[in-house]
Amino acid sequence: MGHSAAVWDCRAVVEITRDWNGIDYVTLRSPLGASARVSMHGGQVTSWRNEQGEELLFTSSIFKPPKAVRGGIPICFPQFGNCGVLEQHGFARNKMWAVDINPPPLPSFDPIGKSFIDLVLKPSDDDLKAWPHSFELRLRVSLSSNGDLTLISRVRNVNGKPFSFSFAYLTYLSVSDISEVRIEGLETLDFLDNLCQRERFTEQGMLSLLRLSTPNVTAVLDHEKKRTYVLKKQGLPDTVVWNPWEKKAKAMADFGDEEYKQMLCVNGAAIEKAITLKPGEEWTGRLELSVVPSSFCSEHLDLQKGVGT
Ligand SMILES: O=P(O)(O)OC[C@H]1O[C@@H](O)[C@H](O)[C@@H](O)[C@@H]1O
Repeated sequence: MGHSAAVWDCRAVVEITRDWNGIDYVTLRSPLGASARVSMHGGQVTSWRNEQGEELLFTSSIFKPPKAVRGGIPICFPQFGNCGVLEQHGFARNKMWAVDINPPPLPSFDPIGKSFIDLVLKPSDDDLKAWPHSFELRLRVSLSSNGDLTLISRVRNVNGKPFSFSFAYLTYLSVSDISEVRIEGLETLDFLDNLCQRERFTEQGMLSLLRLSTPNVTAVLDHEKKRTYVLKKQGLPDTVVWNPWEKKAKAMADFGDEEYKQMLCVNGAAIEKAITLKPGEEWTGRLELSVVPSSFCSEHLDLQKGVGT
């Protein structure tokens, strides 16, 4: 991987760059100037910009290496939160991933007009000591010509025995002011209060919530920016909504005291029921992010519809 290798596809471009930390990043560009950046550290999308160059994902101004940057889209695997023996949200987000030069075919993906990259994570000996299940975790990050961002993850069991896991895309959306934001599509669903004892509730209005069996489309309306994020998911039955709010923001070392106002995490996730794979089986989870002017919502959004191909 050189300083800046480029692969041209006439309309879209993929560049691989090494930063001052020695970490490789892949930048995807659309012909009209949208872009996305993926880090080998965690397979984490760290930037997604629209055609005007505006950043659509939140990242904290405080970076505490060797931890990955707080923000973007960290991947939680094979555990979500602290409900298991592993570190919080599993080890995948803290590992170095590799570019997958020759990934297995992904039949549901139409490559035309898209700029995309495949990454892969395979367990190290230490990972296998902590979680003794051989797996291959693949991630395809794709930027379409209209600037939509799609993440497709595949987990394959290359173990002799079945195993179970949880998964989440911890999606840090950048918002103008958290008090100006509304979420559509999650209003009347059961949730587990993820900060407390994970009991099942049917109330509304908290800020660390695991929503169960959510519709495949969620809309996040930013009134001040007059823009709406549309999140479409597949294979990810649950949604977590998270904002640390004032007190927790102050307690987090890699987060500014006031930064909670500029972010909202809305995660496509598979948490309540763990996914179980038999030897040789593969699971796919997909998240598609787009931005539309707020006037477009919500009557035009079909909140039951899933992702296309
Ligand atoms: O600080 P971390 O490990 O990156 O986790 C961020 C947050 O992720 C959220 O999804 C959880 O609901 C929170 O409880 C958690 O604090």
